[in-house]
Amino acid sequence: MTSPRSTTTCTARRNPPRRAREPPSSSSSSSSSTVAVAGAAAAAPTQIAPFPLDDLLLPSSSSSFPPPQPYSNTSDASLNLRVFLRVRPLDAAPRPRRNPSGADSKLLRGRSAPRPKVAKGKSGVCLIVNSASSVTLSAPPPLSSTSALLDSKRIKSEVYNGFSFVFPPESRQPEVFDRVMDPLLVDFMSGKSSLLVAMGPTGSGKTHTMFGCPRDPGMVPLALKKIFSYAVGNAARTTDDNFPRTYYISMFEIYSERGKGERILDLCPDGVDLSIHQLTIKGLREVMISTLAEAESLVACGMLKRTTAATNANSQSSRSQCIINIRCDRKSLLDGNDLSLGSAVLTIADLAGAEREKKTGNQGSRLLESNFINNTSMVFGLCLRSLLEHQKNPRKPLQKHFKNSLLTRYLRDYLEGRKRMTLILTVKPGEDDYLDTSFLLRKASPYMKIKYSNLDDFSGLSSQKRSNLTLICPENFKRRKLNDLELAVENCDASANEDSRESKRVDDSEKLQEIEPSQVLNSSSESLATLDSKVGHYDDLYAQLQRVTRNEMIMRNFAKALWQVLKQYKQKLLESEGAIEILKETIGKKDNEIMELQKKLEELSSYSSCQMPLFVEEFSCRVDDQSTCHATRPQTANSDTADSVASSDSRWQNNVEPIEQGSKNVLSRDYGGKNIEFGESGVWEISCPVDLTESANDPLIGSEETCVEAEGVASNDTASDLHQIGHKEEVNNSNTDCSYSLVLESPKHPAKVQCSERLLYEPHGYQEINQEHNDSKGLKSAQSESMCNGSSKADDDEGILSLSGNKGPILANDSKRPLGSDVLLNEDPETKNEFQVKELPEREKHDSTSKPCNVKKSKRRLLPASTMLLKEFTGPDIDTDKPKQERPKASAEGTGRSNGSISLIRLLNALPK
Ligand SMILES: Nc1ncnc2c1ncn2[C@@H]1O[C@H](COP(=O)(O)OP(=O)(O)OP(=O)(O)O)[C@@H](O)[C@H]1O
Repeated sequence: MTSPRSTTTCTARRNPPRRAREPPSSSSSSSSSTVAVAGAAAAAPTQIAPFPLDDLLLPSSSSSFPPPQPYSNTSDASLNLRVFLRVRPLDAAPRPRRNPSGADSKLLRGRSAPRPKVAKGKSGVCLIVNSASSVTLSAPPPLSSTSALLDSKRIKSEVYNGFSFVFPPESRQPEVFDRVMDPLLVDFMSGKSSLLVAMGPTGSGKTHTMFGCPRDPGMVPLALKKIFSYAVGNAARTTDDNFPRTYYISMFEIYSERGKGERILDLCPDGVDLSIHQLTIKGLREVMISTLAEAESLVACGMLKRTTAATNANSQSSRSQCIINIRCDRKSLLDGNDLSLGSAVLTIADLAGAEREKKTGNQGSRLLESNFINNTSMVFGLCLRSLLEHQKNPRKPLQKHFKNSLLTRYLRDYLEGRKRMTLILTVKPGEDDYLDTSFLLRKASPYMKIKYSNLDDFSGLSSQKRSNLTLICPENFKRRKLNDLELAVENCDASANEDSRESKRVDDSEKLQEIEPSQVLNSSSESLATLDSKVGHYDDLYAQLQRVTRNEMIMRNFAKALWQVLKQYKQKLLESEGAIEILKETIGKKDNEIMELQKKLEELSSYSSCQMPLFVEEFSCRVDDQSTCHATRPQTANSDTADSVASSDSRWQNNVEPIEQGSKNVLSRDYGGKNIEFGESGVWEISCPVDLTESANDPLIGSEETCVEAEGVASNDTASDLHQIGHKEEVNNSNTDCSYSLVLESPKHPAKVQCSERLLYEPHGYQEINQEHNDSKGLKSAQSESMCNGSSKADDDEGILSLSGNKGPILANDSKRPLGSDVLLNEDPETKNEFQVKELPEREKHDSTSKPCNVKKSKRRLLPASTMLLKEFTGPDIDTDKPKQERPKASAEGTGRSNGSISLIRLLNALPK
């Protein structure tokens, strides 16, 4: 039985349709069966030609293995890819009534879908079988005259020739088996691997052809039946060779669940989801089968597990690409050793049919499955097309379309022409199926031109063997043993010992003598297969090496960049460390300076610890009968100096008169017609020229007394350490307050001590104050030189301000400077109302007999002028040094002014004008 000669021609004819080309002449002589092609096919293309099915049907060949008639025995057909075409009966696939969309349709896995009722379709067909290798596809007639006019230029009929065989609708499964599967089985049993793929639109009968049903088994069950019947027959006939065979079956499907990429599911019982890694499927179970019942049961389980669902086009549509592998492992019993002679794998792929959304009515998840199915079919076709174009024009590279789907990755060897494959196309002949059928025939018919001229059957075997190695579980893999001949070849290549080589040659020759020529041939083919496997392995290693090299380059570049960054950071770190060192040195120097200063301070502190306290104990001030305010110095002032200064200060000249009371200099000042005489003590009285007589109206609304001792002034500072650097008497622009203060400073310390009193007046009161100031305009300065002792000089240099209480001179500096040294009251050139007290420069030793240590240290606060005045008026009973909280609260009318000020004002008001 030979297949018809392939004439891979596909012609498209325009209206009016011409007569389809006669099938090739070889078809008439190709088979023992007579294919009576309807000669009127062209004349009546819409009718299916009567097909003498009985002639095509072979005698029941499944019961006994037919004589080997592999495709390789044929001359021309063996060179080309065999493409069969099977036409499904028109009414074989009734369609469901309702639309099983993704929402309401149920994914059927492990269940049989409800069989829809038979729907009576149109009687028209679009495909007729011309011959055993030719069909004519005719477009259905237009539905309306308009569309008929539009479609007048359309292709009306197409003739497709060159199929290996065309199975008409009436063809039965055994016939298909005999023509398609049987030759593959022959090759398989002789140790060659092959692939059978069913392609076609949905519902065209792919699954029916491959698996069939219990009443009408398909290719797989028939193949298994034949395999085991052959094995049983051989066993009954006392095995004709020494290569008992062991069969294994593995099944899996590639599916896509809700469009989440492709997945692989092992269809064997207890099979789980698998993963593909570097073109190999990991963990795929391979079940050894020893009987037909086991094999059928296993396949049935797999089919129940397969993903199916109902669509408009098929009530039990396959939603996955199903692949079943039947592996035959041959073993040699030579010398009693259980030696494997290699394996052949028969792979059967039932692809999910291409779908059109309009026809299937799929929605939701069904639609996503359709996309996956169509995509896989497209990639599969692209691979074959690329192979064809590459064969036509070798300069065209073979595209790597196989990478785009798991199915094509798995079948790469077949799709790149290294292994032989067989296609069986299934189509539906109905008019409604015209588009699907036309699409399939147009796409797939060119595949017939794919040639296997360079096909090496043994390499194919070895490649399949390599693939099998990846399929088999590790435990199965361990069972495999190296062939003796392979070991011998390897040892021959590797051994340098001639003696051992000779001995091995003797052994090999002995073995070869024992082995029959067919066995030797098979063994040699196994060796070549092993070598081919190694070459493939080296290819993989080379690819891995390239990847590793590229990764190494990337890591090197990354390391270089990282090194540069680290170097920069190191440099910055060094710079920072240098800066830190410099700062440390600077800090050390500063610390030393601080230490030296502290030492000096300690020395000074220890030196001045026994000196007199700094400030005046009390401010002596009294008002005499003439209501004159006097300020006195305990020592006799230099009248010359006083005169000279007073002459430059018209105000003091006019209003302040030094009063000679014995040895005392008394300074009086007129406050609004009242003379206030400052007492005996050495006092620098600086008062605000406020018209206190007008205070009956009580313009004074408040006062603030402040006496701040700055931190830098130590309690043991002596007067010689302090300078009065200013006395301020000022009226600010708001004309509502008047303040005056004494400002002292020590040359040793930058801090200042300031005592001040601030009086706040109402605007009414200010008017008079302002007037008073206007009257006193021109007052420049006053010098109390007249109140100082004669040793002082009226110099503008710095001096020491000494203040004394009413108990006499209590303040002495270095005991050489006279108390109450010369000071100069100068008007600040910028602020006319501001007076400065400057000490005369001469620092004469004070030879006073005063004993500073006798002075109490408790009263160091410089008393405000008002308090001092009040003290003078009221006597020592008023203790202004009491803490504020101990003092009686100010009266309601005081509104916050100090007790001293209020009392003073009251007192002054009580004075007779
Ligand atoms: N040659 C045939 N003879 C009788 N019945 C057939 C034939 N081909 C197909 N059928 C019937 O048509 C229906 C659909 O067939 P099948 O399921 O095999 O199509 P399919 O191509 O596998 O579809 P899908 O790709 O959707 O899985 C089935 O009920 C099947 O029994």
